[in-house]
Amino acid sequence: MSDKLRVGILGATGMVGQRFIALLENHPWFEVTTVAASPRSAGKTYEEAVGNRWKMDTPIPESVKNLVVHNVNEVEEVASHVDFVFSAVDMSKDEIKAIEEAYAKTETPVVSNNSAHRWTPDVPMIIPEINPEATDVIKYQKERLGTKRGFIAVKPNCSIQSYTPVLTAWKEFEPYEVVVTTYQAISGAGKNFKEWPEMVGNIIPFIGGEEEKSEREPLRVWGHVDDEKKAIVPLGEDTITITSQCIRVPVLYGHTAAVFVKFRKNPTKQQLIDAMTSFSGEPQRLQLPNAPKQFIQYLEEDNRPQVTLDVNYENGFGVSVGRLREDKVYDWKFVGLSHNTIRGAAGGGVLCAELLKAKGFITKK
Ligand SMILES: N[C@@H](CC=O)C(=O)O
Repeated sequence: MSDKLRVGILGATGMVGQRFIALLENHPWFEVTTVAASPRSAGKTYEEAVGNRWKMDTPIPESVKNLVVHNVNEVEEVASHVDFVFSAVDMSKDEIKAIEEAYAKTETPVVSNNSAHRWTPDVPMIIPEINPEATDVIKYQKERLGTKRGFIAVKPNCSIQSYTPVLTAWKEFEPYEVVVTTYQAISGAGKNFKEWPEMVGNIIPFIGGEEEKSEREPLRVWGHVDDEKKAIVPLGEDTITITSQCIRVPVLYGHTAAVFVKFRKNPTKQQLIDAMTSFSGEPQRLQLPNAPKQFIQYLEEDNRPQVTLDVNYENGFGVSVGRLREDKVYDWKFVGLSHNTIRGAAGGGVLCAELLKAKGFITKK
């Protein structure tokens, strides 16, 4: 019998579910043993259920294609086969909240890509390099849920990953006002060009709920665990304010962000570059399987980062930055790029689970 932890994928047939399955092929610690999706997919093999909607560059892993899909609503049954689950279910926010809690209450840790629990006060929202200590709130969540090993952890929205790590690396220079415009790939909406032909040669200046997430979620990532409140308290807007516009662009993978920043201190360009390129955290220290060796790269060429050249930097787990220059209204401006379905979605979830395993929160049942 394998020593690997048995993993279930909830919402296994969707784009993020597929990405989880592709990323976990040959994972040294985790093995996908159970796939679950909506009742209409239940009872089919995974290959039949996905049909011609498989969107990854690599084929469906042999170890997964013949797994019989479970009904995701049969919580006890699915949970009985796994040590923990990744959640990418596609339901209403209230349904997601309820089903993720139901899994946690079966003593099954849930690592979620969904936004439903991102503001639940005792649920950690983790970017492993930035706030690994957010796991300290899990004990309070378990107290509330009445569990011993079951809990929910989430990762933040894909849109914030191209600039939040950079602003974190610059913390010592005290950034306090940020204007960001994101240029978001269509895969962020779970679609490709065949499914969304209107996006060919087009731009849509609206992504529902995205600007609020882009402005608020970094503050929760930068928050702290308050032991009296048994909750994560977000950083206040008096420390840093972010305003954003989020735009859908005709790109398949890769969210780009154009960012303007004001600082309380007065960094030089070289100090900003050094702070970015030397920035690392627990994933690097613990040598987690998917930790990028260098989290943030700085590209000197004026025409970088480019989606086609740079989106797969560090296997899609790294952030590429370029065009750092002084600004006449703000202090500095730059362009950041990250892979929205790897670092920004399933990959961010896998790295989070690796951190949780390394810290002893996810174990064999
Ligand atoms: N909501 C985002 C996806 C991020 O998780 C998008 O639409 O691009």
